[in-house]
Amino acid sequence: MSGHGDPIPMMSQRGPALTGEAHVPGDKSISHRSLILGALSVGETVIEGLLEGQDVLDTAKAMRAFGAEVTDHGEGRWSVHGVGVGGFAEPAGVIDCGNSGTGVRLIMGAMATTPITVTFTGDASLCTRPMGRVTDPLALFGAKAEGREGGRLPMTITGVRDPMPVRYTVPVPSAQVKSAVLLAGLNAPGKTVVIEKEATRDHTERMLVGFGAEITVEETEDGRVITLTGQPELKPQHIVVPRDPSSAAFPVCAALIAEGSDVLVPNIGLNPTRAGLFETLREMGADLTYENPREEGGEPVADLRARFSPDMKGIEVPPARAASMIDEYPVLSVVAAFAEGPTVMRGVRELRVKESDRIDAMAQGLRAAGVEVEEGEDWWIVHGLGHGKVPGGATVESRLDHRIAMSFLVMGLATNAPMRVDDGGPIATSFPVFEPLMTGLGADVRRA
Ligand SMILES: O=C(O)C1=C[C@@H](OP(=O)(O)O)[C@@H](O)[C@H](O)C1
Ligand SMILES: C=C(OP(=O)(O)O)C(=O)O
Repeated sequence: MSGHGDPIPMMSQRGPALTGEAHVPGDKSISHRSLILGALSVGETVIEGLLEGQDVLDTAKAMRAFGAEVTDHGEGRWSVHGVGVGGFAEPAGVIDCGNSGTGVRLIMGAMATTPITVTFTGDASLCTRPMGRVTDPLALFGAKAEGREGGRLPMTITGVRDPMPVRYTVPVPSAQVKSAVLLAGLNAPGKTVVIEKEATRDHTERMLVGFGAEITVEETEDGRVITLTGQPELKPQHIVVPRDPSSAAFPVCAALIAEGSDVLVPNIGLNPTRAGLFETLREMGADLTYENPREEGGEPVADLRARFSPDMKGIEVPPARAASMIDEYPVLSVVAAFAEGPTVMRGVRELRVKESDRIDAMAQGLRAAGVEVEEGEDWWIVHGLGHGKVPGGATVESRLDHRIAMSFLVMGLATNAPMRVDDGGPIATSFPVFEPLMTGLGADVRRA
C-alpha cells in the first residue's frame, strides 16, 4: 500500500468516565517476526493472535512474494508454510511495505544473503525514512543496495550468493537494525555477532531460540553481544502472539486523564525491553497497577489496571529507558500535559526518524492545544498544566503517523475543547480496532 485512501478526519471530546475492559490486538513487532521466521522455517508455523494491521498484512504479502505459503484461517489464526533459510525466491514484482519501517528493514535483512534482486518501496512516509542504517551492515555481508539519495526508498537490493559472517556494532539504538543483521546472518556460514550498546527490544533473539537457532547473548562492558550460528534449519513453531503494550498505552493513558475512569487492559506483555512507559507513568504518580502477574511463553504478562489520576507530576524520564518506550513518547507527552510541571525527555533523537518527526509533530499539536513545549535535536520538555486546565480545541495533522493520530484523539478526551485530527486513516497500520475499542469504554471518539 504505497498510497492511502481518502483522509478520515476524526475528533474526540470529553464524555463519561471510561470503564470496562480493553482487549488490544496482538503485538506488532512479534507479528512481523512470526511471519518472517515462519517463512524461513521448513514446515508449517501456526500463529494465533496475529495483529491484522496493515503493516503486518504488508509483511504477509511480501512473504508470499518470496515463495512462502501464507494462509489466513480467520479470527487471527494464520499459518505459514516456510521455504527454509536461504530458500527465498526472487519476487516477480516490487515489495511494497506500505508504512512499515519494521517490515521493510527486517525483510531486507532476511533476503540480503540469498542471491536474488529485490526492489522495495513504501508510502510517502516510509520513503522519507533512512535505510542506510540497514544497508550499511548488509553491505558487510556482500549485499549491494541502490536507492534514492540519502539511502531512501525505493531501493533495489541484490543479495549475495556466498555471504561472509559479520561482526557489527549497531551505531543507533534500533531493534530493526539489530534484527536485520541477525536475519541476514541466518544464511551466512559461521558466526554473526551483533553488539548493541543500549538494549533494544529482544523479540528477534527470543524467537530465534524458539525456532531452534543457536544464539547466545552476553551482557558485557561493551553492551549486549549477540552471537548467532548461521545456516541452521529453523523448525516451525506454534506462536501465540501476546497483546501489544504499545497499543495498550492508548487506553491506559486515556483512563489516567479522563475523569472518573477505571479500565482493565488484560494480558499485556511486560517484557522489560518494552515496558518503559508503564514504569514512567507510575513514577509520575499514575494509579496504574499490574494485576495477576504471570509468565506466558517465556514473557512476563499482566493485566493492567488504570484509574483516573488527577495528581500526576511531571518527571525527568531517564534517557537509559528511551529504547524500552520509544513508540510511547507521543502518548506520554499527552499525559504530561495533564500532569503538574515539566516532563523532560532526553536521548530521544530516534523520534525524529519514525513515521513522522514525532517531536515536531507532537510539539506543534500540543502548542496548538495550548501547551508549552520546548525542544532540541534529541530532547523535549512538555510543561504540564494539570488536570482540567488543558485548553485543546485544535486540529492536528497526523502526518501519515498512527501514533500521532491516536495520541491527539486520547488527548481530546480530557481537554476543555474537542481535539481533531485531519486523518485517522494511518491508525489501521497498527491498531485497526482503536475506534470501536475506545468507544466500547465509553470514549467519545468518532469520525468527523
Ligand atoms: O523492531 C521492531 O519491531 C521495532 C523497533 C523500533 O524501531 P527502531 O528499531 O527504528 O528503533 C520501533 O520503533 C518499531 O515500532 C518496532
Ligand atoms: C515506529 C513504528 O513502526 P515502524 O518503524 O515499523 O514503522 C511504530 O509503530 O511506532
